[in-house]
Amino acid sequence: MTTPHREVTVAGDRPYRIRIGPGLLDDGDTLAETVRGGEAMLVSDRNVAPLYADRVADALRAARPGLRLHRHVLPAGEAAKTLAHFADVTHALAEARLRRDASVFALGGGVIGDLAGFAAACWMRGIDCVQLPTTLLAMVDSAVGGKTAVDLPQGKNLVGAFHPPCAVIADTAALRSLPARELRAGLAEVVKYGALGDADFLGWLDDHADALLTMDDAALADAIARSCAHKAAIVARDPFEHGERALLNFGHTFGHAIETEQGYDGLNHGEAVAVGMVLAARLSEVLGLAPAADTARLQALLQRLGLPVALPSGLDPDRLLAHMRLDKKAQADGLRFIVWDGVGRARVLAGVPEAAVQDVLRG
Ligand SMILES: NC(=O)c1ccc[n+]([C@@H]2O[C@H](COP(=O)([O-])OP(=O)(O)OC[C@H]3O[C@@H](n4cnc5c(N)ncnc54)[C@H](O)[C@@H]3O)[C@@H](O)[C@H]2O)c1
Ligand SMILES: O=C(O)C(=O)C[C@@H](O)[C@H](O)[C@H](O)COP(=O)(O)O
Ligand SMILES: [Zn+2]
Repeated sequence: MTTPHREVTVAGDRPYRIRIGPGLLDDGDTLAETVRGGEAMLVSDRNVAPLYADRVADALRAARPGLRLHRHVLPAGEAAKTLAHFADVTHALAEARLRRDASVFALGGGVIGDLAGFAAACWMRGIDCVQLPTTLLAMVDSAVGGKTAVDLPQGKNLVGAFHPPCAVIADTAALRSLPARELRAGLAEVVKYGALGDADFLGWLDDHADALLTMDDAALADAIARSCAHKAAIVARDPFEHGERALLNFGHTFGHAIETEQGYDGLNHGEAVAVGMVLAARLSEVLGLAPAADTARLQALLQRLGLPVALPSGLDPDRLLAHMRLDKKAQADGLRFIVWDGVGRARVLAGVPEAAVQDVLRG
């Protein structure tokens, strides 16, 4: 069975396809397309596995009779994206005695995608990984591009590797079971693509905000495909973030600092990025780069989408700044931020004075 779907290709040395459409988790031929060996490990979390793991397993076995499919289920949520759970997955791979031609299937949101992807990157120095994103955020962002990692108490994604997937298979019907808060979190990363490089897309999001919030199928499929096309183009040009790819970090220097300071138990990633994008726009204003009207427009759209736009109360600006000094974009010349010259015109700015960042954090 081949399900009708949209496709985006991520070009490069090892190109791969992103498939987007309803029913793909039941499409064994598509799921098995890149499987080379006779064994695989399905990694998922305690919310997602009961909903979808059996269906994926049945579809894979129907397409590949004899495939030895193992399963490892982790606790759900950002707090599980740790070195300890990464170690658990590697022990499960060892127990299953997976060889180099085996595949890891990462079934879940960005937490599972990042963690299982990192385990696939490290097991025997790298085995195949198929991303099966089940959150909007994972479909539009984390499953694509090959960044894998776990968090440390000291900072987000500090231990990780670039390990592009062999395929990304996004079953949009899985979004039906997604909690509303998680849908909104994914919309933050969708807005990011418009904010950083596509003013027309931001206008489209203004026009389709209600349709997206009510999960209109056509609007969601458009938003996912357009977001994936944006990310695929940037990743193809700069897979290892030597330059342009850093634009995908718009809002993340602030956002990651918030997540770290809250011990990965406060705002979720998309929410933190929403706040971070507004702060990045304010920073651009403080530096005299962009008009206040553009910050107001971004803020209004994020608020319409039900996302937070201000720092949660009680966070200490000095501690946030300390987290930012360990941001992966920081260099010997100091902090580097993704700023913008206005909607759709983001760029990397080095040597940003900490006093300007403090101004923004103190409101
Ligand atoms: N690698 C990248 O390029 C990249 C990009 C963006 C974000 N990220 C990372 O992604 C993570 C955030 O991902 P996320 O927002 O998907 O969070 P998540 O993986 O924690 O998923 C959110 C919640 O939704 C549940 N869930 C997932 N799919 C579901 C479904 N279909 N039905 C019901 N419940 C479901 C999960 O169990 C979890 O409780 C962060 O760690 C972030 O750093 C990575
Ligand atoms: O793919 C990228 O590049 C991104 O920056 C996408 C971000 O949305 C994502 O949150 C990523 O994990 C952040 O990367 P990091 O290098 O800042 O940890
Ligand atoms: Zn992100």
